[in-house]
Amino acid sequence: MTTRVSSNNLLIANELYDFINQQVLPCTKLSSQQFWLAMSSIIEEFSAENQQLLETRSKLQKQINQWHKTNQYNSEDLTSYKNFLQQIGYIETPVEDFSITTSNVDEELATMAGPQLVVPITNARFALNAVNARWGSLYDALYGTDAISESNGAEKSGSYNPVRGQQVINYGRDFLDQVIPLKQGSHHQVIDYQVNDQQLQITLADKTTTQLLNPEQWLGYQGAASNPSAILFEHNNLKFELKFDSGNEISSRDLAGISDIIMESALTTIMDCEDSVATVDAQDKVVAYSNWLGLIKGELSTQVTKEHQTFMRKMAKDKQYLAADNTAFTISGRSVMFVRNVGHLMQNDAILTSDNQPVYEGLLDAMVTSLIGSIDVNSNNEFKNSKFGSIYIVKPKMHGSAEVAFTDKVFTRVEQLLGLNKNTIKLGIMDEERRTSLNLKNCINAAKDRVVFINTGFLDRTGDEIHTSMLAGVVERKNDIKKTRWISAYEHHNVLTGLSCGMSGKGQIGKGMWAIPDNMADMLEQKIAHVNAGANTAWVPSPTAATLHALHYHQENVFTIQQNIADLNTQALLDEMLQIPLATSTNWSEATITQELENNVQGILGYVVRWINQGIGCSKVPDINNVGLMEDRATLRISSQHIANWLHHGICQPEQVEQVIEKMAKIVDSQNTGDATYVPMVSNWQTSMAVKAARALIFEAQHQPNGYTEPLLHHFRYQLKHGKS
Ligand SMILES: CC(=O)SCCNC(=O)CCNC(=O)[C@H](O)C(C)(C)COP(=O)(O)OP(=O)(O)OC[C@H]1O[C@@H](n2cnc3c(N)ncnc32)[C@H](O)[C@@H]1OP(=O)(O)O
Ligand SMILES: O=CC(=O)O
Ligand SMILES: [Mg+2]
Repeated sequence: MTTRVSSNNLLIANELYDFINQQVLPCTKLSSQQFWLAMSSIIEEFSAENQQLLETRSKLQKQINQWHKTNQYNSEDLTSYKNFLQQIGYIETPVEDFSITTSNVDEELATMAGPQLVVPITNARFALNAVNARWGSLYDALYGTDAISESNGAEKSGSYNPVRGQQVINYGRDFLDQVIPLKQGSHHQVIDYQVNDQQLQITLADKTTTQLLNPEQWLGYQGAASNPSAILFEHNNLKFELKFDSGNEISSRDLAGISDIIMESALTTIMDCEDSVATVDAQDKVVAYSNWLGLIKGELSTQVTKEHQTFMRKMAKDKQYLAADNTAFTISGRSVMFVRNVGHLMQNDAILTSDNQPVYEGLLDAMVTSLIGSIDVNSNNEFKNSKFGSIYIVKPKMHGSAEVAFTDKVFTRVEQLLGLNKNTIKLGIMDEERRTSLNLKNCINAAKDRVVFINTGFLDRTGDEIHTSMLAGVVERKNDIKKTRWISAYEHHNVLTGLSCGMSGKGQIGKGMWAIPDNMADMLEQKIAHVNAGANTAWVPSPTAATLHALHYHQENVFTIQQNIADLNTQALLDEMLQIPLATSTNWSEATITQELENNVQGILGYVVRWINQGIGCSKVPDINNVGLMEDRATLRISSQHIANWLHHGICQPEQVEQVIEKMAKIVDSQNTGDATYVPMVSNWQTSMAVKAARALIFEAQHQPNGYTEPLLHHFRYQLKHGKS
């Protein structure tokens, strides 16, 4: 039973009330009385409109379903379909051309291009790693992943393998030749780097001395000039550091004594309160908010035990160097943080209204994450997040411009109530719902004074694509949907729209997640496409992936690419985006159908069982080919909607799906035997809340609002925790 405090017509769970009063408010200028009155005002002023927006979503979905029942969708002639979507307001009339006017944006978002890391905020160990992932070891990232092949004696053996090590060193030297070429010779031949007479002097094996071809790329050093412990360079506005740790096994084998190349990696990080976490009640919300508080104050720390060593992980300090003329300078040691709030859909009983209704969680997040963010705005501590006094909030899962306008209004009011200047809160818009993609220009316009990124969340977007057009016909197999026409049009349209709204140099045009966390070789090969497409950031699942993806921003200069994208005409892409990913042939063999179901069900069970039983919101789950995939609520949305589509159109039958669930539950249980806290499904079949949740997520998927997974996930996890929903 949650105990509650009554304040300003709200019933606030004690955990939340105490956390805000005792830990947050003392760091601000607000009193408890002021804050809870403000919270009450936000809930009072915006709940009805929030509700109304959700009703519009479901009304539009009903109209679309009805249209598909009475009309044949024709991909060759979209006229009547498009007219219908315009008539019901699903496609909006585009606003006049405009440019965004967002100001006070940190350079990491506006004028720099590099990886964006996403991390579940509830996991302090990961969150600390993420904020510190501004800098990452290239050598570790290459040595420890499949970025370098294990063939020809280069295996990752237990101890250091010098054959593999040499390949890492060679890779590093190739990188140096590419980004900081020498006037003469190659970095492969260098035996010494040192500072001499205010210059970086580089000596080759034949004892000739040389310099960088572009000496201004050398920024500074640490240690003694004649024997630096680190040297700092810059290329494409990204920095990296050569490290010289003497006595280290790597440096002792290296011609120039280099022990590592430390790359500027995750320029920005999204601390995620949304799809990668399981926060169903006040207790969970307080974990999320207190980590955000710790990160904003620079005080978060956690004990980590790794390889038989225990240490405290803390936030990295800024990095100090000496410039050529021996003046000291400092550069940031940490990623600039966004916090991703939840969308408009969910309610949470961390606070109840006077008539016992759980409040909209998005309103709660807006107030609390901004309140905590305001500590950064008003402070000048060494861990300051935004040098420009901005609070960066990502708002996911908005449908169309009215919902963005609503967010903008809420943020404006939050600013007033917290005593912040207008537009202090910057908005990252996830372009991840079909109604937002089709009306992206209007969406950006609705927040043009505060928008700071548009990001293609292609995973949610795929789920929405399937759900919205559920009745149009049978969709392609899950992996084949990635090859269909709408998705490339959507990705391209996002970049062009962002550029045409003047986002270049003012904010981020972002691309989606690399969802195969262990496949770094593939990522290195494929994710350059994001840079080539004109996106100045793209999501990565881990710090290691951030370091490797940073290489792409050295390979190409995104801002030059953006300038060279001349044709900003988005009109033709709108029709392409309306190409529903329907299967061209449904003549699949039984084996193919079974394989598709097994793959989807394995992903669903592998993710849901940890979510429901252990409260883990993001997991690496093997697919049926044993490739570990990042699963979160968005990937779950795709898998569940996909099965729902095939069930609805009779490609598979409920009994068949039930059999697949039983079969895959055994496999998922066996995959988790190494986890002592894992609760198996098969041996608890009748009672397992995870099994109930997974079955509901499949068989009730078609009727979930916009195909979202969080209502059912929350329902079953809450039941498990509290014995009721
Ligand atoms: C559609 C969307 O919304 S995408 C956005 C949501 N997705 C995310 O946020 C992805 C976050 N990523 C993760 O949670 C994890 O990387 C997973 C679950 C995908 C894979 O995890 P695993 O490979 O099993 O990681 P594992 O537990 O082995 O951890 C490996 C190390 O990497 C670190 N790490 C992994 N992911 C992250 C991350 N996102 N941020 C910071 N550190 C991370 C861990 O801290 C750990 O290092 P440590 O031992 O020094 O603490
Ligand atoms: O939030 C990201 C997505 O792909 O969905
Ligand atoms: Mg998403």
